[in-house]
Amino acid sequence: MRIAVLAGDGIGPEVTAEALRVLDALALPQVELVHADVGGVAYHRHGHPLPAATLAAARDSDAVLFGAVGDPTCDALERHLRPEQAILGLRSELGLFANLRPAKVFAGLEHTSALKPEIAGAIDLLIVRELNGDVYFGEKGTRKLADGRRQGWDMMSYAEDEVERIAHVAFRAAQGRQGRLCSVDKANVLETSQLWRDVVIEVAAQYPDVALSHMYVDNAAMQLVRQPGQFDVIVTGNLFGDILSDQASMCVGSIGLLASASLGARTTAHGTFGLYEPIHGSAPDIAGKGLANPMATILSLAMLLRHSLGLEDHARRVERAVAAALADCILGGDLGGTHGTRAIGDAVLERLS
Ligand SMILES: NC(=O)C1=CN([C@@H]2O[C@H](COP(=O)(O)OP(=O)(O)OC[C@H]3O[C@@H](n4cnc5c(N)ncnc54)[C@H](O)[C@@H]3O)[C@@H](O)[C@H]2O)C=CC1
Ligand SMILES: CC(C)CC(=O)C(=O)O
Ligand SMILES: [Mg+2]
Repeated sequence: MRIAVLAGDGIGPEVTAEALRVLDALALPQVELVHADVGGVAYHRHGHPLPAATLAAARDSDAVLFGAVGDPTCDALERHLRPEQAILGLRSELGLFANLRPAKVFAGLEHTSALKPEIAGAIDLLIVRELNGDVYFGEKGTRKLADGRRQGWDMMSYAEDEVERIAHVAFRAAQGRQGRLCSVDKANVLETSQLWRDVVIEVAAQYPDVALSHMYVDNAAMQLVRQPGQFDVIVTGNLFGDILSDQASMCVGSIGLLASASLGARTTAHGTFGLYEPIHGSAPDIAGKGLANPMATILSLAMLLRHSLGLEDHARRVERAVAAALADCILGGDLGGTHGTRAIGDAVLERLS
């Protein structure tokens, strides 16, 4: 089993290092690691944020463990050379269209949420975000209007097969959970969303055991704060899912806690090929200071063990260790605590057995 490790920029290498210490402690003899440059670091070393060798390393693996990309020194570059293009490129080149972002309050952490403890305590939801379409991948540009003003534009679109395949992922996920799926869109305004809604309703006919509801994204943002316990599985497009998942992280307690799996159709010997990353970015404001919370990346590793390597027992072991560390008040600065990146990694390692 081969894992491509793409640590990337900013806090990416710091949080990835802790996840790799956890992986090392699991002592899985069959796992081989391949490291490759991605993002700003790859641009500086190789002239491109997603070098061909990095893409090949990802392709030749069973799974990718990804840190984060984003480097302020690259802000002035043309868009196709910016570090963020690397993660978009990996997602599209590898056909990773389904992004799973679970959000659950850990026992004992209810008080660290931005919400009242009794509201936060009810959070146990999964955001299924479409990852290969929407405005992120539509045609875009900046043009001069007839009156001389500059106009930026990004095309929002979804083809019905793109909606169908993510809807199937979401319905199946709901079947394995509480059987409730909420499709989030903006169908009162957007054609793209109306098509999205129509297709989700068509797919629903194949899942009579799942209760489907629809919600406009502005209301969903509000409901996530008002009563997040009402959600089981949320399925939504790329842009809305990106925003709602950062919001959900604060309902849980911190963006340093939310993991993700990006999956497609390709299978491995023991599961599904996927890319696993924390939902946060490279956090330049705290990079290099040993302050980043590595738990989201460690939990992403657990998802990798589960979905791509078929190692459910090891995945649970890692998740239990993170939960135990949190229950023992091992909290990073993002959660109001004083533990740094390494100390959090140590605490998880101590609780692995
Ligand atoms: N998948 C990826 O690689 C992503 C990359 N980015 C990129 O990252 C760069 C920074 O973006 P931002 O908007 O600042 O988002 P960000 O997620 O990097 O940071 C937002 C805020 O959360 C904090 N934070 C993030 N992760 C944390 C952690 N593990 N522990 C403690 N605090 C944490 C940061 O310090 C910052 O104050 C940009 O270049 C952006 O494009 C942003 C999101 C995802
Ligand atoms: C470069 C961004 C699209 C990455 C991001 O914010 C995300 O996937 O959550
Ligand atoms: Mg995001």
